[in-house]
Amino acid sequence: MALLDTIEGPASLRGLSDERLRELAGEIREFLIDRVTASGGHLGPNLGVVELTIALHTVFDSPKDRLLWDTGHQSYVHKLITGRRAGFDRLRKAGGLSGYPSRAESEHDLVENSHASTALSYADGLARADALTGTTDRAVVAVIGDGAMTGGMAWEALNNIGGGPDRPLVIVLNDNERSYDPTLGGFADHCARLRGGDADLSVFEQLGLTYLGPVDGHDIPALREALTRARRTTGPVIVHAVTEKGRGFAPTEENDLDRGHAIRPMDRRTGRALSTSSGPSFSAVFGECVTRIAAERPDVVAVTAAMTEPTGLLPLRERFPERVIDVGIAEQHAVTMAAGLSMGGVHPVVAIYSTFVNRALDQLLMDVALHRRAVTFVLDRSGVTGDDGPSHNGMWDMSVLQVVPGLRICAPRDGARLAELLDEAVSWEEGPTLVRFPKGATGPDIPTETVFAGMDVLYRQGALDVLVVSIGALARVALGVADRLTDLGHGVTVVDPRWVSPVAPGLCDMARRHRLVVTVEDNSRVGGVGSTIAQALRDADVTTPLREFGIPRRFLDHGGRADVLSLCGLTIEDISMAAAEDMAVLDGRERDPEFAAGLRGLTGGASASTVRSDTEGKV
Ligand SMILES: Cc1ncc(C[n+]2csc(CCOP(=O)(O)OP(=O)(O)O)c2C)c(N)n1
Ligand SMILES: CC(=O)[C@@H](O)[C@H](O)COP(=O)(O)O
Ligand SMILES: [Mg+2]
Repeated sequence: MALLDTIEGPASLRGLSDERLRELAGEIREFLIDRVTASGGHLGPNLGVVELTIALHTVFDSPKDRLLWDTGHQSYVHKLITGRRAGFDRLRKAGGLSGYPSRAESEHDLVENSHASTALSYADGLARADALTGTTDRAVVAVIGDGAMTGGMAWEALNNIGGGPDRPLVIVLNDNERSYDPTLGGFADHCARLRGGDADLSVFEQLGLTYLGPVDGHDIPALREALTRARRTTGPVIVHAVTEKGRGFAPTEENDLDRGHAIRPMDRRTGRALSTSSGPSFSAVFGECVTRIAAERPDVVAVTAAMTEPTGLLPLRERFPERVIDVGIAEQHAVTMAAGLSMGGVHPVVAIYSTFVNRALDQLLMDVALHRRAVTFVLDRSGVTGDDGPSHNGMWDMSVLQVVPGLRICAPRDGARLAELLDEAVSWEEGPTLVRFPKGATGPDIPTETVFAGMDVLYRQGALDVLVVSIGALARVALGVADRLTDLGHGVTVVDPRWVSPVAPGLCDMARRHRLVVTVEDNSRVGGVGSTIAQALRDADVTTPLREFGIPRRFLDHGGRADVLSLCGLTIEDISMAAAEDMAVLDGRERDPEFAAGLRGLTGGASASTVRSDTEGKV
């Protein structure tokens, strides 16, 4: 029987010799390589923390001792040790194991948000709470990567942890020298000096923490010794563990781009991705376009928060290395620094995942918009991303950012529109602009039938009954809805306004001429483009009823993108069903069950009213 099969919880590790623990590490590595190459996921980060996680679970007593994983993408080994081996068959699939710590899964998981650099603040709060309640019999341990340590929050926490009265708190710095790319900046340089043994004093000691290390993060006895010393220290202590991202699997060890940070399913023998090639991604099209623009305009530079490759900026960096600025995991700094660049005569293109721009709302509002700086924001992974769960869906950007005065927002529906709109965005010098698009392939371009008041009309059939306002990437769904409604005998117009905020002036006029307006967006319904259009119609005294379709105000569990969209009711069937019901009411027919059943037959949909409610909680 494999040793791993006998591990049912951290208690199963007790009494195992160092030799047996090493054997277990080998089995865990083999297990991870086997499962994660098949499912996709964060292979490299987890291969790097196998010994570290085993050592932590032998020295500390989780869940009594509080173990926190910063970002959480490196928690697979922790999951294996805490009895979740079987779940790896459905890693990141709907209803299966989450790719991050999850309180619903285990009492060993305390936090699950997966936005970086938060663990030290949680840990400081837990340690303070223990001090305030007189709890002295448990430890608080936070594991944080060298990349996550580049985030401002981590330093705000350190300032508090080191400066106050001695409260026991163990920080493990998992230093693998990489975020995706090699970690850059003064802190990375300091870590290099510490690793080389030529730093007289660690910056941590100067902040009031005890520094232990550097320790070989793959040597279980050495790790156990350092962690045991840390546990016995009365005040805050940092253990500097040096690890190798992607260790033990040739394709991740040899991947100089990111050491297999977040892999797609791959053939484990060859290391080649099991291709599901469906054409270029939005990120790739953006990368190509921004490189072209930069070649034409020497004032254009790109800014990334430690995500050069995933945001599509590699081609630009290859061509103009000095014109891609990687600031580390520091979205707030990225945004205000971009304002400074713009004040200095440069046009910055700040490429961030939608979910991470939440961090920098204040900077965008006050430092960029109030100063009317011409900064272009490019939000990748907008809308439903799916696999990474609740924290990674880019479903709030338009709700949060439509409030910013002077910010112009566009949502390209395909690759051709992305190219056009990025050009327009970068040419606008009066203030900030924002281009948002989803994860994945652009798909074939969706042609424009005609242009009306600067908006793309994508479909026009019959009488002026239903106006479908299609926002960004859901254009294909909007066109499917148009087909269904046409089949039901309604006249339909589908319009893509391209620039969604502020509301296009011609839209109110168009809405006035129709009997029903339907808006379709992959953003939260609350405060989304639909609700802004509703407000604009009211302000313009347009009485045409409007129905908004968007993501309900819930945290969405992980799962495939199509499944999650379907749970949100963002399908052709559900939208056409609801619109047809509304048209029936407008036609004077009552909402009787027989009529609704007949409609369901025609549209193929579930009852839309069951999937659109906006209640708190998870789908
Ligand atoms: C606020 C925020 N920005 C960006 C990311 C995307 N991201 C996830 S992991 C990662 C690199 C993390 O590096 P590190 O903490 O050193 O962990 P490693 O993967 O090297 O173990 C980045 C940039 C994030 N999760 N949160
Ligand atoms: C942990 C984290 O935030 C990233 O690694 C993220 O999981 C990457 O997502 P994509 O795979 O969509 O680039
Ligand atoms: Mg790292």
